[in-house]
Amino acid sequence: MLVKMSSTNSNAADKVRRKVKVVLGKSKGSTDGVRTLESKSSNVDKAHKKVRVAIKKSNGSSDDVRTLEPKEKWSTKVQSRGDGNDAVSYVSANEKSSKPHSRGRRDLKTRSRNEGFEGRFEGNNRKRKRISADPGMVRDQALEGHMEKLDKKSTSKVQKNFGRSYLDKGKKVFEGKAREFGDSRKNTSLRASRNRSGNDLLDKKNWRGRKDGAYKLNHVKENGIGNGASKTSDNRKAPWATKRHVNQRNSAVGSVEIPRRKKDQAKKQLSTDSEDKPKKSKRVIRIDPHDISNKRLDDDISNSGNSQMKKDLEENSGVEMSKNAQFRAIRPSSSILSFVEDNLLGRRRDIDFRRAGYNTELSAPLDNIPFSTSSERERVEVPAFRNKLEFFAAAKVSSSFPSPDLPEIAFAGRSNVGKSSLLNSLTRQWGVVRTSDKPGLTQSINFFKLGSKLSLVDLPGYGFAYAKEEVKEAWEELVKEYVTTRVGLKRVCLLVDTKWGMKPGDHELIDLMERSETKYQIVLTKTDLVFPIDVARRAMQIEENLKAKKSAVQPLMMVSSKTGAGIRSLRTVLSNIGRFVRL
Ligand SMILES: Nc1nc2c(ncn2[C@@H]2O[C@H](COP(=O)(O)OP(=O)(O)OP(=O)(O)O)[C@@H](O)[C@H]2O)c(=O)[nH]1
Ligand SMILES: [Mg+2]
Repeated sequence: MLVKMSSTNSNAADKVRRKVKVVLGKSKGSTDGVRTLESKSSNVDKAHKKVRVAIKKSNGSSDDVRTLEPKEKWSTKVQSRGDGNDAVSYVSANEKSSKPHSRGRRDLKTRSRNEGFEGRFEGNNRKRKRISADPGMVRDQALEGHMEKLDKKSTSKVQKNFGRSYLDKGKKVFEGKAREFGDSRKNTSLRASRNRSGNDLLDKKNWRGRKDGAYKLNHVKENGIGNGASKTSDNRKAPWATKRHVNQRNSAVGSVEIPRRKKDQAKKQLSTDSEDKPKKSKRVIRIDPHDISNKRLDDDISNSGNSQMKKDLEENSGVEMSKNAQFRAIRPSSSILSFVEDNLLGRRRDIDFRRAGYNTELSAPLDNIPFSTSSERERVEVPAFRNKLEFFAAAKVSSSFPSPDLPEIAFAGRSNVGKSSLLNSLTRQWGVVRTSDKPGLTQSINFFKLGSKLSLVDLPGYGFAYAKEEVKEAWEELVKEYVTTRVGLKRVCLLVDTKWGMKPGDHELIDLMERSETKYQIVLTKTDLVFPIDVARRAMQIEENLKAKKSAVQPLMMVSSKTGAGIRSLRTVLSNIGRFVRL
């Protein structure tokens, strides 16, 4: 705080006859600085401005009066005496500057303690320093020469306290000062402070502040953070104003809503940027013209125009269709489609079964409703299959075959196709025939009696199996011998996995049976694992292949031992064999 005082009474003051700039202040940290200063200036007024100006000489004599040389730098010290007369003393800067460590912060602190008001300068400067400080720049400058120590402390403090609230607080202090004293006084105070001995530090700080401001201004301009800094005319304000501006911008990014115009601009910018970048190639979904797997059953998939178009496409393209494409190009007949739908063949949801009135908690719920485990056999609609299923013979060689007393129905097919499972599900006697998910479990021809009128034969599978090659060959030879030579064999159910269709082993067996005139009927198994449309396609495909086969019995059957779909139909077909066979 600055007070202009005129000394009138004392001789020294008369001689000097000049306006004295007195710096009044208080130790840092005081909040009532203004009030205190006012009271002090009123004390001065009450004493009719009887101010004794004592110019201290280096020998400490207070009586000597020195003419104030304009060249000399002076600062003023006011001492409150308690009797209403404050003493204002002028202190030569030369004297102070002669003190050791006069430029150090510690020294300033000491002086602020010892000399009271002068501490205010130090405190104010520090505050201004804080306000204008940029952590990064302070850190850089901290490396410079003799300011290193000071800057290290300052940097750490600034870094700790750096933040918007801190800057706001600094701004308040700064503005408060400006309001209180006005710009002229402020400049005077700055001049006075510069004149003080040992206050090169302040100059340094101010210079540095200006330098920071200029640097920051350039930095902001270069980085395009904002134009606010460029409006600042006072360089000393620049760092503070810029910092505040930057701080506001930064905080705006995180919390404050960005104005719509700016948002739009940002969007435009983004869009132009994205134009420059190479565009991502769009994911192209190639649609197989022959693939109608996604079509529902009730779609007009047997549309002749559509199939004609596909045929033309195939002919024109001259490319042979893959087996998969050929399969997907199959148009099932309406009778097959309706059979599939009526028997709920194919992959279905439980909800579909429940809607149709089946109890999904039961095993093979589609076989018959409502079957309980205890009275399953009594409820089988075909009397032949109500009989108990009994194992009575196993053969690994043809010589071990039992005598053909009963008409036989054999179940042949590749390994793991579900032969043994089908036997169980047909008789609803789970566990009589052993099953496994490991291909090759059944390694011999197993004979089962179903009552006194029918015999069911479980054949070993062919194709892939967990067995030695020679063993597998032996099975295949045995099966071939059985189907071609067995007397009493009335029907071979050739099981084909719906998903995979017929394989070379199947065709080989068919050829054998054709030659031996053994009646065989194709049974598609595991229909629950494929979509209904694919069940129909597979049935259609196999029927087409077997059209020319004489020993093949129509119709082709479709079953699922798991859901029980198609089992009742197969039972009915097979029971007819026993009925019409004369033993
Ligand atoms: N999802 C489903 N799985 C089935 C069906 N039928 C059989 N399986 C399973 O297929 C696997 C093979 O069944 P098996 O009855 O042992 O097949 P297999 O033809 O007798 O096999 P081999 O005796 O090795 O020739 C087992 O894990 C059965 O649970 C069916 O209709 N649907
Ligand atoms: Mg088996």
